[in-house]
Order: sequence, then C-alpha cells, then structure tokens
Amino acid sequence: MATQAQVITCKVSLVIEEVEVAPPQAGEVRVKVLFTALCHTDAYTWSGKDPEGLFPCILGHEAAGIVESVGEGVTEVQPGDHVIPCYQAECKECKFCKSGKTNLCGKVRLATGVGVMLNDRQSRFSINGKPIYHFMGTSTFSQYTVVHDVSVAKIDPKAPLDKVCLLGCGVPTGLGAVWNTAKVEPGSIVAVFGLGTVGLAVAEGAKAAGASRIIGIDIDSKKFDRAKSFGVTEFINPKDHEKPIQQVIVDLTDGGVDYSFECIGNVSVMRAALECCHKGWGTSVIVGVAASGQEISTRPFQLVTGRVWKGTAFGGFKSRSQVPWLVDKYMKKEIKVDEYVTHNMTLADINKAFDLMHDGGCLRVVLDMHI
Ligand SMILES: NC(=O)C1=CN([C@@H]2O[C@H](COP(=O)(O)OP(=O)(O)OC[C@H]3O[C@@H](n4cnc5c(N)ncnc54)[C@H](O)[C@@H]3O)[C@@H](O)[C@H]2O)C=CC1
Ligand SMILES: N[C@@H](CCC(=O)N[C@@H](CSC=O)C(=O)NCC(=O)O)C(=O)O
Ligand SMILES: [Zn+2]
Ligand SMILES: [Zn+2]
Repeated sequence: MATQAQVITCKVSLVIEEVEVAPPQAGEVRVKVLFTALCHTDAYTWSGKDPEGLFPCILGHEAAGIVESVGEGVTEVQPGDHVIPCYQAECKECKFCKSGKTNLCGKVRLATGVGVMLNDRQSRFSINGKPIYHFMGTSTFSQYTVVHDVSVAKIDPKAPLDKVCLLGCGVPTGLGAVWNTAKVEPGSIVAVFGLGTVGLAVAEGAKAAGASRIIGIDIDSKKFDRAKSFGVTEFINPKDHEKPIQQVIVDLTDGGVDYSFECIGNVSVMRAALECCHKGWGTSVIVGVAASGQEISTRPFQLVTGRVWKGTAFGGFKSRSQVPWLVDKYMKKEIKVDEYVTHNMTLADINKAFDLMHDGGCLRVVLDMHI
C-alpha cells in the first residue's frame, strides 16, 4: 500500500542514554536504583494515551534502591538507607494527609504531574543541558533518580530488593483495594476482572480477608491455572458466553457479588463490574487505568438501587507509613511477592521486557539496573 503523504504507525524503542542527574536540593533524595519492575502504567504512558504523559522523560515507578545522598533538611532518610520510591507521596501535613479519609497527598502532586521537582519547578535529569522530565515523581528506569523526601519509604535493610521492588505499585494496589478501599468482610463473594498482577493481588487480598468465593474473569483462559494459587476459586472467560458477563455472574451468584474489582483499564468492563454487583449493597472498585478521553457509564438506576462505585490509587495505602509494614509482612511470609516475579532481566533488555508484558505468562519483569 502506498504510504506517501500518509501518517505511518510503527514501533519505536526506549533508548538508553547517558543522563546527568543533578544533586538533590532541599527536601530531595538521590537514590541509587538497584532493581525496578515494569508496570502496565509505564506502557500506558509510553503509548501516548496518558494525558499527563510528558516527553522526553524517564519512566518507571516500581523499584527499590539505596539512598546515595540527601538534600538540606532531609531528616527521615540518610545515605545507605534501603528505600522504595513511592509515586503516591505522603507528607503527613497537607489537607489530604491530615483528613484521615484518603491516601492521596497534595504536597508534590502538581509538580510530579508535570515532570518536575517542587523546589524550583525544574528537572534534575538532563542530557547536554537539555532537561529530561521526571515521571510519577519516581523515574526508576534510571540507575540514579531524585525524588522528594515525601516520596520515599525507608525499609528493612534485610529485605531482598529484587523482590520488594514490587511493593512500589502493583501488589499493594491489589491488596489494598480489598483491605482499605472495599473492606471485604469474611464470607463475601468477590469478582475480579483481569488476572494480571493487580487482579491476582486482589484475589490474594480477598482470600486473606476470608472471602467465600473469588470469581476470576479473564479473556485469556491460560491465566486460570496460576490464579488458583492466588485464591481464585472459579473462572469465567467472557468469550465462552453469549450473555453479557454481568448477567452470567448475577445468575451464578443468586443476584450478584458483594464486591467486584476492575483490574484491566477497560471502561466497558468497568460497567460490567458495577452491574454484576448485588442490588442494595454490592460495591465495585475501579483499579485499572483507562486511556485519555475514555468515560464510564451506567444507568443511574444501578446506583439508586444501592450499588456503590469506587476507585483506588495505590490500594488506599499511605505510602511512607505502610510500605515498610508491607515489607515486614512479606519478610514474615504473610503476603506473596516472589510469586509475581516471572522474569529477571537487565536494563539493557528493557525493550524486550516491555515486549514480554504482552505475553500471557508474564506478570512482573524485574530489571537489575547495574549489570
Ligand atoms: N489504580 C492504581 O493505583 C493502579 C492501577 N494499575 C492499573 O491496573 C491495571 C492492571 O494492571 P496489571 O495487572 O499489571 O495488568 P495486566 O495487563 O497484567 O492484566 C490485565 C489482565 O486483564 C485481562 N483482560 C484484558 N482485557 C480483558 C477483558 N475485556 N475482560 C477480561 N479480562 C481482560 C488480560 O488478559 C490480563 O490478564 C492496568 O490498567 C494498570 O495501569 C496498576 C497499578 C496501580
Ligand atoms: N496520569 C494518569 C493517571 C493514571 C493513574 O490513575 N495512576 C494511578 C496509579 S497507576 C500506577 O501504576 C494513581 O494512583 N493515580 C492517582 C494519582 O494521584 O495519580 C492519567 O491522567 O490518566
Ligand atoms: Zn504501577
Ligand atoms: Zn500530604
């Protein structure tokens, strides 16, 4: 087909470049990133569908490392501390942090949303004097990064960083969606849409909360075997049914589930997840990130008749306070982490790692940043 004068769609790679990383300013921390995992939100922003996506930038937000140096006034971490960068900050002082109602923090969010540091609204990354933007306040696809001190959690130095890096995003999001956002009670019937890392962590959290049935829904039936070991008790592939998936679930559960979780980022599935909830009390939690311009819809009658629609960011966990607690739970073998790591690679292979994310067998790829 002739392509002259046409827009061409083609593949591009992330590039590995020498970057200058400026010293941390007041209230900032420079971290040597040792291990980072890839999350689908990195792929989402890279795809251009994130309205906050700003390029050129350094992606990455699920990582662990060691503090290299700190700026003036930083008291809670020092060089040598083992840390997890937290894309969801916790300053403990702002209106959000003090509300007792949310884990969202307002202190640095406006700056991180436009790829800069709060102090001087500049980036600490540059190439030949030209700025490279930060991403989610973390930018962990760099061997060194600079984060705000409110965006870094100090953790047990005995914790294996090649595993606990996952506690920077996907696993806490799923667990917390169940424990903090939905507050699932023992005996509940739960539906999980999407059986990737986030959905499996929802299943793990629901099992720990004492759910009686955990129904996993995915269009890839290969996901089902593995999901059993995370707590899923029943499986449905929407492709095997002619009826809308919400009707299939309502029929299977005597009127609907107590809690549902959308862990895909698909607005049609978000609707199905709400509508498969039980009349009068069923609660649906949106976890997946949908692309710019997408909107959710349902008949208002669904809410009038008692269903509740919620969303969650980082599973409602307060990052600096609770990430160290999650690390401790992992060290005591109370939560899984190793089981979500399906591949280990190096920074040089980051493009292959992104390709692997489309492979049904892949949950999390962990990159060793210094080989
Ligand atoms: N709210 C938050 O704080 C966070 C949100 N996320 C978002 O959560 C979502 C899930 O992340 P991962 O588990 O890493 O993704 P993933 O891509 O590994 O898992 C998604 C799963 O959904 C399945 N799926 C796709 N379309 C489907 C459909 N129409 N019906 C049923 N199943 C379908 C896929 O086969 C896959 O198993 C992403 O959108 C990610 O950006 C991730 C971390 C934090
Ligand atoms: N910039 C995106 C926002 C995407 C989003 O919702 N991010 C989640 C975390 S996804 C992690 O992998 C989140 O916590 N949001 C709250 C926040 O403060 O960003 C967009 O605009 O679509
Ligand atoms: Zn993420
Ligand atoms: Zn705050």
